[in-house]
Amino acid sequence: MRHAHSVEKVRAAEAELMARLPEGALMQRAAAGLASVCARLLGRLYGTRVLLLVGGGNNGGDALYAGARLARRGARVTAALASPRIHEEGLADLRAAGGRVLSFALLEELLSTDGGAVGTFAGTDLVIDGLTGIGGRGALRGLYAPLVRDLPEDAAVVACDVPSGVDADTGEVEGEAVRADVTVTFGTFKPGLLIDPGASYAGVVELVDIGLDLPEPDVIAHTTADVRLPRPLPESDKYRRGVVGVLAGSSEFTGAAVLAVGGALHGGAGMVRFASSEPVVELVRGRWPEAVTTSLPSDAQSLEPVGRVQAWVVGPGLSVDSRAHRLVHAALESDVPVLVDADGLNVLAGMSEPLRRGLLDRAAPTVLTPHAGELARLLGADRSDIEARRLAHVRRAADELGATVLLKGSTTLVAAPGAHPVLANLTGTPWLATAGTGDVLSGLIGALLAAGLPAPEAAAHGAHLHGLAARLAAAPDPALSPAPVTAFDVLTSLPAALRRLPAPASP
Ligand SMILES: NC(=O)C1=CN([C@@H]2O[C@H](COP(=O)(O)OP(=O)(O)OC[C@H]3O[C@@H](n4cnc5c(N)ncnc54)[C@H](OP(=O)(O)O)[C@@H]3O)[C@@H](O)[C@H]2O)[C@@H](O)CC1
Ligand SMILES: Nc1ncnc2c1ncn2[C@@H]1O[C@H](COP(=O)(O)OP(=O)(O)O)[C@@H](O)[C@H]1O
Ligand SMILES: [K+]
Repeated sequence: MRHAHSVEKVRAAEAELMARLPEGALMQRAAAGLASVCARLLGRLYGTRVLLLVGGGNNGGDALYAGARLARRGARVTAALASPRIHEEGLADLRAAGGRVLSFALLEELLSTDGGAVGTFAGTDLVIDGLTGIGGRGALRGLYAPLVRDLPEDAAVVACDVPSGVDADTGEVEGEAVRADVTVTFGTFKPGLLIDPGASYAGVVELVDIGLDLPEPDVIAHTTADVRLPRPLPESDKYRRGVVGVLAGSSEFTGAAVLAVGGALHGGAGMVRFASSEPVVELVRGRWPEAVTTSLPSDAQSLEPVGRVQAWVVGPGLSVDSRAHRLVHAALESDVPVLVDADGLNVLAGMSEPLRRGLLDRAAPTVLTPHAGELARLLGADRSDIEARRLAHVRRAADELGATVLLKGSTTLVAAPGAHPVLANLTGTPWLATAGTGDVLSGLIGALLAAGLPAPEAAAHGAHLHGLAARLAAAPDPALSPAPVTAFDVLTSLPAALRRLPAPASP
């Protein structure tokens, strides 16, 4: 499990630890960890060319001390000083170790010439980015931005703590930021390393333990080993394993129903009940003879004919007409967990606020699974703002809507109302960005809700398996290149993803 803490919590833990340690000890721990990752990456240190990007804060200090350690082992280290104010002891240590220094004045002059610093930096094997860490705020200023633009293309880039230009708390990137191959982060992950756009700048993140004593995390990312799902027991029957009711599809959109039902079946539901209008039911029955189907007249007022379920999934391909409204109402008025997706969310977005609040004020859990566009409609917010500030928006949505909210996209986030850690999914892949994969996800999470998982876990574990299935479908052989996948490929790869989960403790 990866735990990420806000800058405020990291600073408090650092202050508490620093008070008990000799001066500079913490920075030495950080620099030693950073240098050892760099040495491992380089393999051979003697004669390799290392460029340090040094900012005016302690992040620059880490880079200087790490550079000094590499220089003492034979690397040719040059520090580019991007600020007139530099960590003095770190700079002295680098000089003492034989490192070269490109002063602020020289760098300023170099960056103002036509070719910039590109020629000077050519031949660099490794760049250590120590411009900004947890103290970075807003778009990179001064020499920082042009420096980042001029980095040598074929050098490996290791970011110190956080890629400069990425907001450690949120993953926001305003303007230029360092694209790292590896980020060496200290004490704990930072939320911005797990959430896009920041996460996509961080590369592989390596955690260096510096001995911090930390409180509850703000963001948690599960590894596959953390995903534990209920397994059928000898006394299980299809009802006890969980029955999912899927309310999906319309005359315009039939495929969504097929995919959502398939997601629920492959997600381990004991039984899937499906209800919709007759043509959709026919299609679903043809594709999934396992599903128990009910044809509902378009003016049906109740879900009673569908039978008992342990969770409802309502929305994929439902359209937003009066029938869709009735189905969303009926599901939310039930006493079992409900997942609302796609058009179900559009139905909610189209309601008056008091009506929506009343419907969502229920005793059983509710999971909403919007993408940024759907969330924008629900919150009356701007889509691009949601994409840029995913963490703030998913928290706000969970609190305002009083439901577990799974925000889809390049990093999927799950938030529950109240001050709980947000769950970030790391298995996602851009191959998932294809029509219909969201429908598979809603069926899958529905199955996990029906199996009795708490809503945030059902949503986060569903996203984890969904991403894993997409990866396996895109690249079944990791030695070969990935190929595009369809939603159906994701669906049929769910069993392979489930097989990757830890074996159950008891039969
Ligand atoms: N504390 C500890 O015990 C430990 C801390 N550790 C390390 O310290 C790091 C935190 O250090 P920090 O607090 O000095 O902040 P840091 O990230 O260097 O940034 C501040 C500098 O950046 C500048 N700056 C900011 N934004 C900017 C922008 N957009 N564009 C341009 N400049 C910008 C800002 O300039 P100013 O705003 O003052 O003009 C200032 O000069 C942490 O990430 C970890 O690496 C480890 O050694 C472990 C022990
Ligand atoms: N760039 C991306 N990287 C990773 N996953 C993505 C990306 N874009 C979309 N996804 C995932 O793909 C799925 C698309 O779902 P959705 O937008 O509901 O599509 P649809 O409605 O067509 O099924 C979601 O699980 C989402 O998280
Ligand atoms: K950095």
